[in-house]
Amino acid sequence: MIFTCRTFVPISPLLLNQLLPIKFVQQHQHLSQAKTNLTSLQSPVSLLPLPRFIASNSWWNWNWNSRRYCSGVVMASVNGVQDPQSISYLRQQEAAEIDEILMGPLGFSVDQLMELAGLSVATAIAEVYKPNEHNRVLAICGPGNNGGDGLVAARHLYHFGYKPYVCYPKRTPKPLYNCLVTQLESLSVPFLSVEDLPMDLSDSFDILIDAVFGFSFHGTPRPPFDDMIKKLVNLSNPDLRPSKSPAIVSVDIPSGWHVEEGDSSGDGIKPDMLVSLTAPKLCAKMFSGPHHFLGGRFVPPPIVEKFKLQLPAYPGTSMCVRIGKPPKVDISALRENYISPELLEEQVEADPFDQFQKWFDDAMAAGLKEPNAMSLSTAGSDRNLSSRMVLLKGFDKEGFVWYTNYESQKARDISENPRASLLFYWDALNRQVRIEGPVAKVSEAESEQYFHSRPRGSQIGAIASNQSSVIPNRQYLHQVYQDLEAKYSGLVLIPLLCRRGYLMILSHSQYLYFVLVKSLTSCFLL
Ligand SMILES: NC(=O)C1=CN([C@@H]2O[C@H](COP(=O)(O)OP(=O)(O)OC[C@H]3O[C@@H](n4cnc5c(N)ncnc54)[C@H](O)[C@@H]3O)[C@@H](O)[C@H]2O)[C@H](O)CC1
Ligand SMILES: [K+]
Repeated sequence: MIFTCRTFVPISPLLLNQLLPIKFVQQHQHLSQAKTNLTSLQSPVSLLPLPRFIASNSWWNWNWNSRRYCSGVVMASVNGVQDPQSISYLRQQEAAEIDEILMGPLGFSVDQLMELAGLSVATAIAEVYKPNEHNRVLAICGPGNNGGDGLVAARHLYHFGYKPYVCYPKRTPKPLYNCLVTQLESLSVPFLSVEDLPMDLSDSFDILIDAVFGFSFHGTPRPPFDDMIKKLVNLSNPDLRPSKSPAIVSVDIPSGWHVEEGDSSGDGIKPDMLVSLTAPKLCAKMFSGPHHFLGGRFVPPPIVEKFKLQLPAYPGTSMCVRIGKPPKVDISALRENYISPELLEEQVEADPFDQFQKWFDDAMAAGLKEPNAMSLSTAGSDRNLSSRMVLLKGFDKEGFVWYTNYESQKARDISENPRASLLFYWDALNRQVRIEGPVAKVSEAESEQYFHSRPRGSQIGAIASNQSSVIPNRQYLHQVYQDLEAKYSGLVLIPLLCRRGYLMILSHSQYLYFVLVKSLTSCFLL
């Protein structure tokens, strides 16, 4: 077994040292779902011998024995601040103080913070519990701002496709709360009184949001919240818990828990999910459920510095971030309910290229990230298949074009066996397109034109990484990159050395398959 590292080169070397870990972390987060699915496969990593490094133009991966079995998905774990041991936990007094500073000198309004807090709760719920399986949500809202977060979360969940209900027995007579209630009423969200609540909540709801008390809770719960919390406690008692019970999601603090000491008696709520806001409170150290998230992506640097906060980085534009490892999943139990319209013959274009253009436009319009990303599969004369993701760089009625290094493994495969298979998968649209056919090189002029259209750093990076060759270490690539940058500093046009392009030519007797996932498969003969 060989553990290989592929380094992302095409960026300024000055930034390289800073950016590499960031890219690594981002990739780790981006692929967290994929990693989750593969957790059971990760143990062999520890058995691997010392790593060897193989040059490539992106990503980290490992090889098993042969160069042909690669994956960019399974990789070394990243122990960042997502690690529950290394993040900050707040005392009750600190949480209140942060609130005061945010809403005093830092110029936030409570409405703003509550909106962001409630949105974080809703997005965290949506990350774990899909609306087609967990649709009926009851938000149990208390008299303070924690209750307000629950009202906001209910509204966002409505827009995410859930069916929210609200139980809000002690309404706070302030404009902010009145408006939140009005907004929910305008969506026809039912408000249930305590008396309306069924004895056993498990039959009527799939998710229970515990937004009763937050960080200002003291003592023991007073009526009517004592009984409501008891209902939640009963549901989280493994002996009393019915087989299909709703997921309990606590906002900021499991209600009834001591803000710092947690559930010291052991008789409190045992939520399945805790969404800490701003920073986890000390009691969160006792949370042992499967899903701990942090929300409230609004903490400005003065707060971070004053309270010496160590907080996890939020991925991309997300409003929430998971703390700790996701629970192990049973891969065989992972399934989606695909809802796709039928793909009927009369709805498709007569020309498959026009159909491809139509679907590609749909993927663009849906805002999918890199809709031109495609899996490229090749096999050399040894008939061993290999696949990797590359980017489509153009298509017309002649075929589909991509670029690669002529020294790469895929290029070697194509030189031995000039055929390939392309696969586009547009997840959010439940669509995929398969294209199979012969491959030829594009002209040198076309390759050159594309090469020089790339950012200068990418051009140098492409030359620096002698793809699929073994390199001594990561520093080697940094050095090569720097040397090339110095070498070409006076040149306007960097010479194209080995990176060229391919065209998959599609002619009569080739197939383009337009596939709706879990629906009828349709194919078109050219
Ligand atoms: N900066 C942030 O992180 C933000 C957090 N938000 C949320 O606000 C709560 C804290 O809100 P606060 O209004 O201060 O307190 P509570 O919601 O915990 O409720 C206070 C409320 O409850 C009553 N109460 C206290 N103890 C008891 C008891 N034993 N029995 C009955 N009633 C009790 C008290 O009288 C008050 O009426 C925080 O956790 C976040 O969820 C903001 O939304 C945004 C900024
Ligand atoms: K709560």
